[in-house]
Amino acid sequence: MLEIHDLHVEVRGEPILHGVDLAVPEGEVHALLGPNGSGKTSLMMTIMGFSGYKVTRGKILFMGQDITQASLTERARMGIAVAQQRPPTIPGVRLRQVVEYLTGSDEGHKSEVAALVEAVRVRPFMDREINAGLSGGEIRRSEMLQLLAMRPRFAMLDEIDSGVDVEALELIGAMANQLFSVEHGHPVRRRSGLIITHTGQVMEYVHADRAHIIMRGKISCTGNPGIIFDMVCDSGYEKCVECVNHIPEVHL
Ligand SMILES: Nc1ncnc2c1ncn2[C@@H]1O[C@H](COP(=O)(O)OP(=O)(O)OP(=O)(O)O)[C@@H](O)[C@H]1O
Repeated sequence: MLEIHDLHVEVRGEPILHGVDLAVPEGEVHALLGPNGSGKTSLMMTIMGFSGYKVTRGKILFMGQDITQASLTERARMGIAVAQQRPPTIPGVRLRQVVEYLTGSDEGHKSEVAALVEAVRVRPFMDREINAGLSGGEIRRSEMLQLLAMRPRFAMLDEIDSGVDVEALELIGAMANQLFSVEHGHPVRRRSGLIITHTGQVMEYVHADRAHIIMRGKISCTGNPGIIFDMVCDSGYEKCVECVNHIPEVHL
């Protein structure tokens, strides 16, 4: 579904990504782990097509189509979406308006989303301007609600586990599972996605099919999410630095 080949990206003239290769097949959810500043968010922003992320080499394919030069709007129309870590405040636009627009006229979907609004306790800020004065946990829930209303083909979740307590993480994890499920509570997924995480905590709540570690703007390791998560928990990313230095490509 998503294929990235030898992707090199510059931000404000600075090389940030140095030859990323990554593939997420249809129906799979992958986790992308890495230390602060390794390029996780930059990769996600580049896949989504945000301005300021200049591809200097390589390509991005989505559903077999080369989207390297496609606009953000074109990519969104193809079904790519993100839950951002620090989304902007949008003055004059209320969460309720966005959710109603995204839900469309499908009555079944509308009532599903209405039930979610109650379940994930976002009703108190449905009539506030998008992200205005929301806490970190509230922003995550607002972003996830918008994705659930949108039903994208490929969802990228950026650091949904950062700065949230255990209860909030459980709730956000449940929303992510619902996002990737065929139907509520069904274990088989239909949507693909990429879960970006610094700590890997979210992987205790959301099943990932594969995990990748990004170090210094390059994927250094790909494999079983459980093994990779345990390795990061036990040894930290410092061990990964050694691995990158001594064994350039490790596939578990
Ligand atoms: N707009 C920008 N201007 C200048 N440098 C940038 C910009 N965006 C990212 N960078 C730099 O690119 C590198 C990668 O940043 P990025 O945010 O992608 O890392 P990350 O892995 O998501 O980190 P974190 O876990 O801290 O969110 C960092 O050195 C960062 O300072």
